[in-house]
Amino acid sequence: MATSDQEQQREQQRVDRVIEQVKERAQQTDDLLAKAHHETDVIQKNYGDNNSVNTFEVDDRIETNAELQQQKQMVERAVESEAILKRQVGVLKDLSNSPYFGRIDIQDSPDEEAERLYIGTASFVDAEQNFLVYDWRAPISSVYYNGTLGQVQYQTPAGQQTTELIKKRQFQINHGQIKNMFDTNETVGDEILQAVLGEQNDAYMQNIVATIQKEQNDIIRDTTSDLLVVQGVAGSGKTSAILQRIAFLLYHSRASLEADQMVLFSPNRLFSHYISEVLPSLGERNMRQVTLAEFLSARFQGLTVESLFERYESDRQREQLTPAIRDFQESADFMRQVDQYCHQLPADQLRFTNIVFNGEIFFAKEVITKIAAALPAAMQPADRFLAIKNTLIKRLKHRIDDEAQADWVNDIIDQLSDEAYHDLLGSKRRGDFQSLDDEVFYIGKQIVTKRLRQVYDAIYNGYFLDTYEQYNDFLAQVDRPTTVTPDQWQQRIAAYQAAVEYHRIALVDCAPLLLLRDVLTGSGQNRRMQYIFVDEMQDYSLAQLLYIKHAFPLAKFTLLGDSEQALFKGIELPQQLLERLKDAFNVRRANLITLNKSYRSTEQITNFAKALLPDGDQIQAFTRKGDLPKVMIRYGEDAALSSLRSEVEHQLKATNTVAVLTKDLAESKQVYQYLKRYTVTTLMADSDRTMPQGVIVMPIYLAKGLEFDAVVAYDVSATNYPDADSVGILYTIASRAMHHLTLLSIGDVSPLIAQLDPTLFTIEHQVRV
Ligand SMILES: Nc1ncnc2c1ncn2[C@@H]1O[C@H](COP(=O)(O)OP(=O)(O)OP(=O)(O)O)[C@@H](O)[C@H]1O
Repeated sequence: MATSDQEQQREQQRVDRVIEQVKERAQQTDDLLAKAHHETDVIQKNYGDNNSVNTFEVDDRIETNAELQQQKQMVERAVESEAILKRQVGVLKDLSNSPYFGRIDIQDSPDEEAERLYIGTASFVDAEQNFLVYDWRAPISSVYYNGTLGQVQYQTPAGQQTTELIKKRQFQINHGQIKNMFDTNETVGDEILQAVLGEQNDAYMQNIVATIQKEQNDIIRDTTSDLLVVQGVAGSGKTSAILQRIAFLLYHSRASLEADQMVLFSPNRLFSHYISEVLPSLGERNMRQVTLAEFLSARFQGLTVESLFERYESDRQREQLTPAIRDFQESADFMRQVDQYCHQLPADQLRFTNIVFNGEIFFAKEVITKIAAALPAAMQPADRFLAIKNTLIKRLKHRIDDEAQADWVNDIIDQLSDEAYHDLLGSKRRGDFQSLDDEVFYIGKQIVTKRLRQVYDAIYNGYFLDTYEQYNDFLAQVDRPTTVTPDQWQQRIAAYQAAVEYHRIALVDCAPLLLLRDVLTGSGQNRRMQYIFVDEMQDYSLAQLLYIKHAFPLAKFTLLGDSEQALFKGIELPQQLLERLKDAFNVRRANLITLNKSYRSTEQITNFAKALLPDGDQIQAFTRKGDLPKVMIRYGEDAALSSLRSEVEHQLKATNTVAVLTKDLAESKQVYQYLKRYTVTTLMADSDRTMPQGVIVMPIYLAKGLEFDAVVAYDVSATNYPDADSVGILYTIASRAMHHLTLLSIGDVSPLIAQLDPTLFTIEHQVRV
């Protein structure tokens, strides 16, 4: 409901007053920052000077070390306080542009006066401790997002509270001026959302705190679920919701949760960059981000891990695994079998390998097998492994003691300079020893220990277990489903062996192999992480998700995805998926939230995209008007490329970025080779972290999670998208577009488009001569 001019004037006066105070505070904080910066400089300089003191004399060095430690901590503290002030300056700067976006009037009881609360991206408290602005994450602010007028409840640390919501008002304030102002009973009325969405562009994702919708708010404020699954249609705000959720959790658990205790598994590196500004714009630090490929590669050092994209490309060339094998290896049952195998594995079947030093066997695998065999059979695998490690380290120490008096060691000692001798003494002093012999023995041990460091590392890191062979043994004895024939399985094992020979590993083997290694060696788990978020979860196998769960055993999980955008496999119903995940994750509190409204694209684009899907009816378009998608049919590649060029040039006049999306890399390269002759064009690669403006060309899997002002889908022909198997890809391409969508086909258009209601798009045929 529009408000009166007089009312708007009154609100504007309040905005002016608040901004004045915010600016004053910003000035004070700026001064504090300058002071803090100066202090950091002084401490750092001091630290630098001390760091270069002459540390030759041992006694001096010990003292200097303690002092340096203290100074290092001082530097760290100074840098941290400076960073906090910097963040405050940033927050105040944002508040001085737009101090708030909402107002609620509440009345706790009829005989009390109503309170008027203003809600913004951060709290602002004046010198008399009055809250001029409430943080959007404060308990009372949930009323703004959830409540309709009347009696409302909200959660506080002291329990549930009830109040009467009398008014809800929304503002759009820019550069200190109220642009729009509405009273509403809804979550956030369409008017403001319309305005916000119309202005959006694709350089960086923006925070959505001013316009969070009710279902999104449920995702953001869920603090109880161990497993929160969000199934949301393309553009429904899943990614936005996780980012605001992270900001919310940081606020909610300020004392016990740090940003780096949360990990977001993101679909690609471009995406990481695209979302990188959201949390800082809310005054928070970013969480950790990793792609699945990065996560796996870090755990398989020395091997090249097949990426999802490589697998997608090789699948396209029909080199794929038998579907039955893939289903089996990606299942929860396969992971369960790995776990069971590890727990039942007798010591004599552990695949040990020699520890080699300087080309010679240092500890033979037979010796290690004997050590293992001597341990109680009922020991847990991890305990057994630790016991073996400890025995080996003990034996290594004996070897060091024996070797410490060898001639080669004495020769080295004789030739040591004073400085090197002191270095070897470390924290010991000469008077600490009872005799010179003891001292020389000590120095001898230091020399041998250094020499044998590699052996120690090999033991410490558990390199004496050949996990690749062990996994091979596991594969040989696994209980296969009847859908996989013995021959097929033999071939699969052979393919695994051949890959390892060439230092490569297929994606299907990664999660089970890592689980096997972790369970047998008691390693690989990170207990510090509190929250894990997986975006685009439909591209993960259940086995991979289970491994991630194993790797972060104490974390709560938020999995977000859209089964319709499955590029790599068939579509699955959300409820089915939840049941499967709940079972596999074995959690007490699981929650499923579905988002059906799409905010990214114009109504015309969403209606077109949803019609592609067999069950797209549930998707609701947001009412933002635009042009109908345009289908262009050309005969022959030359005609298609030349039309692509004119289309791209035409689009560039109105928008900053035009993304040409193709089905695979080969097509992207071809388009790029052509377009770059006429216009500045960038071919995006898996390794790219930033996105330039202008024309960008990429295969669809690199555009996951991203959005563009204008999208041109290249070659949506019947040859490229022949049947229902390609629906997910076509839908994902179409749903990347915010304002304009063009689909170019070489020859007959895909039946997936041809069968659509013709009023959903315009069509432009090349006239055949
Ligand atoms: N409540 C909201 N207010 C304003 N903008 C919103 C809101 N929800 C979503 N959006 C906008 O809609 C677009 C799509 O959001 P987002 O990328 O989070 O969706 P998604 O569900 O992750 O999409 P996809 O699965 O297609 O990658 C973004 O530009 C986002 O800013």
